[in-house]
This record gives sequence, C-alpha cells and structure tokens, in this order.
Amino acid sequence: MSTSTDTFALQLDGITKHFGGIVAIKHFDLQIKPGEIVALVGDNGAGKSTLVKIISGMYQPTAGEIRLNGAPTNFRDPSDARTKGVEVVYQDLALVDLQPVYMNMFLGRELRKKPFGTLDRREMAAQTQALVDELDVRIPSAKAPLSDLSGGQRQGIAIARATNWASSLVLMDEPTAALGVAETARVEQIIMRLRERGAGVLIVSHNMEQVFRVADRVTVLRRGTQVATKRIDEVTHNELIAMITGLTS
Ligand SMILES: Nc1ncnc2c1ncn2[C@@H]1O[C@H](COP(=O)(O)OP(=O)(O)OP(=O)(O)O)[C@@H](O)[C@H]1O
Repeated sequence: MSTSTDTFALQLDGITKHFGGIVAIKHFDLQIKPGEIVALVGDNGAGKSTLVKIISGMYQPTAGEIRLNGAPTNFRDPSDARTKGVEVVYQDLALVDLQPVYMNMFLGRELRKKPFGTLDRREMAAQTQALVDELDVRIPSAKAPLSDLSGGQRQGIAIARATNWASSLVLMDEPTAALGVAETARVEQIIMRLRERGAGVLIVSHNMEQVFRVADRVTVLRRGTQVATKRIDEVTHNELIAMITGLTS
C-alpha cells in the first residue's frame, strides 16, 4: 500500500491548454510532495495564471492528467476542486469584512449544533484560535471582526483557511503582492510553516528573493513551455532570471 511519503500530493502529466490557435500551456509536468513548497515563475503571459486556473478547476485542460494524492482526477469547476482537496489563496483574498475571523475561516463550511442546526460559534472560534496559534498568525483574537486586521494579518487568515481545508494542495497566486516589507516577511513565515501541515504548496511569485526564501523547488514557464524544474539550492538567481527571460548574461 502506498503511504504519504511515496504518493505525490499533486501530479501533473502533460498538461496542455489551447485557446483557439493560442497554445497557453504546452505539455507541463510537475510533481509536488506532501509538505513541499514549489514556486511557479515566468514572465508576463508565460502561462502561470492559465495553469493556476487549470489546477483550481476554473479551466479544463485541452490535454493531460491531474492526480491528487495519487488518484487521477478532473475538476468540473472550482467548487469541485475544493471538494477534492485543492484550496486557492486568491489575490483579492475572498474574505468577508463584517464577519469575525472564525466565520471567515469556516465560510461555506460552518459548524452547526445538533439538533437545531444553529451555528456552533464557540467550536469554530476554538478551532480557528488553535490553527492561527499553530501557524503563528498573530491576530488579536479569533473573534475579532476581520475589518480590525491589517493586510498582512488578513493574508495570514486566508492562508490559514486554505491550509485548513486543503487535503492535497494549497495554491497561492502572488500571495504578498499587495503587502509591505514587514508584512511580506510575516506571511512568508506562515507559508513556510505549511510544510508541517502536509499539503503540497504551489506558489506563483514574481518576487525572486521570495522564491529563494520560501520554495524547495522552482519550475519555470516561458511562453507556455516549461523550461526547467530545479531544486532551489541547485540554481542561482542569475540562472533563474536567464531561464525566465531566455537571455543569457
Ligand atoms: N481566456 C483566454 N483566452 C485566450 N487567450 C488567453 C486566455 N487566457 C490566457 N490567454 C493567453 O495565454 C497566454 C498565457 O497567459 P497567462 O495569463 O496564463 O500568463 P501569466 O503567466 O499568468 O501572465 P501574467 O503574469 O501577466 O498574469 C497568453 O498568451 C494569454 O494571452
């Protein structure tokens, strides 16, 4: 029987996407182990968003296979992908300002008390507090309204929520694009803690320093073609830039 140590959280085989005559992704392969952080990099128009949309169920691939925890799968739509264990941290966060942190954590998956189905606020707050403590997301309280939180704290909550529900993969698209330096550093610490939670992590980033700080491996797309996948300690900054741009210095 296979175990989590020999089964990939995510496996992409030959993923291809055409938009009419445009080939946005050409035969893309990737395996992500549980607890591994892989960065997806590439210049504008390289195909990163298209790939993220395929893995999150928004687009169907033209060809290729997706496996989650070893099982071949396909996604009808984003909610199907979520049900199957892929959670996405979106740039616009998708959080609700007027609700407390714990309600945001359980959005659409609220815990309810028997027999009348009223919200089990106490249990949701307790589970949220335990999770934010574990990931070291520093917020005043799980019961605080989301509107009390800074941008970095909100992003921490969005990441905590994703990792709480992801049985296979957490996908992040530019998770620190809107944050300042100190908040970016905090959010990167939270991302690195996801290794211990066991889901695979795929992070799209334009920030090369960030890629070197958080990722175990990096995969490079250039105009829809996968140029290389490298361990982060096997590549230099200049080599990575050369792979992204196609220019050698
Ligand atoms: N819905 C679509 N219809 C037609 N072409 C598309 C569509 N989505 C993306 N493309 C094309 O596919 C290619 C890859 O685009 P994509 O947005 O995936 O790149 P990207 O790497 O995410 O770029 P950026 O960093 O600018 O967001 C581009 O040539 C783009 O014009």
